[in-house]
Amino acid sequence: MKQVLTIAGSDSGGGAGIQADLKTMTNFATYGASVITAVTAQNTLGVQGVRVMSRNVVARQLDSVLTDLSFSAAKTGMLANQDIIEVVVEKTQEYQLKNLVVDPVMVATSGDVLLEEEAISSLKEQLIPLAKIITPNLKEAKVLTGYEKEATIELKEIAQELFQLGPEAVLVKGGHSQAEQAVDMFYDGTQYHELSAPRIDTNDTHGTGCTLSSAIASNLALGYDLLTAVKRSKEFITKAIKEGVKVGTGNNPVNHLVKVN
Ligand SMILES: Nc1ncnc2c1ncn2[C@@H]1O[C@H](COP(=O)(O)OP(=O)(O)O)[C@@H](O)[C@H]1O
Ligand SMILES: Cc1ncc(COP(=O)(O)OP(=O)(O)O)c(N)n1
Repeated sequence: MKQVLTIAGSDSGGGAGIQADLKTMTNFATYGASVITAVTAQNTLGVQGVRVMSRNVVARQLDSVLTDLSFSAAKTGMLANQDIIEVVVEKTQEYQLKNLVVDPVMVATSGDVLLEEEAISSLKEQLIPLAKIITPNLKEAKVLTGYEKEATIELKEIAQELFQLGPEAVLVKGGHSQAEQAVDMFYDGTQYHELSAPRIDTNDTHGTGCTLSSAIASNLALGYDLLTAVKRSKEFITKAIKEGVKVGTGNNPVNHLVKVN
């Protein structure tokens, strides 16, 4: 079985973070392992508390899994601070982690901060250049590029600017725009590809970004090329949002168990 690693924060509510990642990896019939960067007390209403792991604890988890298991792909989610980004960079290089999907998680949809502002330069300058693909949402893309314009017709320009940071490819997610279609833009330095799906009228989108990036990592591990992995993951997340699960009283999570062909 292909092995996939998630390096991310725990969401006690089970909709985002490590829990969303492992469920998604399992659904794609890959073996998911995890390195926990932070424990969040979280539910469908928001984040009630956060305890960030020390650099040393993250390093030990990385050493444990990377000296024993064999990963075909990995993803990063909530990295919390500069110390953790630095240790992830160090270990990615030391163990030559391949097919690294970087989801540059900064702020939860609930408004809770998941990455210290001082860490953004390390994310841009050290981690993103190691990525096979980065998957920022529009807000994260704007922070990473300083891009001010709101219109999603600028998605190609934003993708091009993000590509200059050094990943092999970029997927800018348009989930938070007001447009009728949920449009994401893929760019790998050669080709643009617009991925579009009808916007589903729901607030139950907790964990969409985590789930999408884990699906991409799983599909890369399964041997799909990058664009095919992204297309399969877009199909998956669209269905997962459509069939979202009502488990709490706030913004509920997507359904990680839906199947795509
Ligand atoms: N209401 C929606 N209807 C359909 N697709 C959506 C909706 N909201 C988000 N998406 C899709 O879910 C994926 C994750 O996007 P987004 O929610 O922007 O990420 P994040 O969770 O990182 O903020 C993207 O493919 C986006 O287009
Ligand atoms: C522990 C943890 N990691 C990441 C997120 C953010 O999840 P994401 O899928 O980007 O989207 P929202 O759930 O915020 O819409 C999180 N909430 N918790």
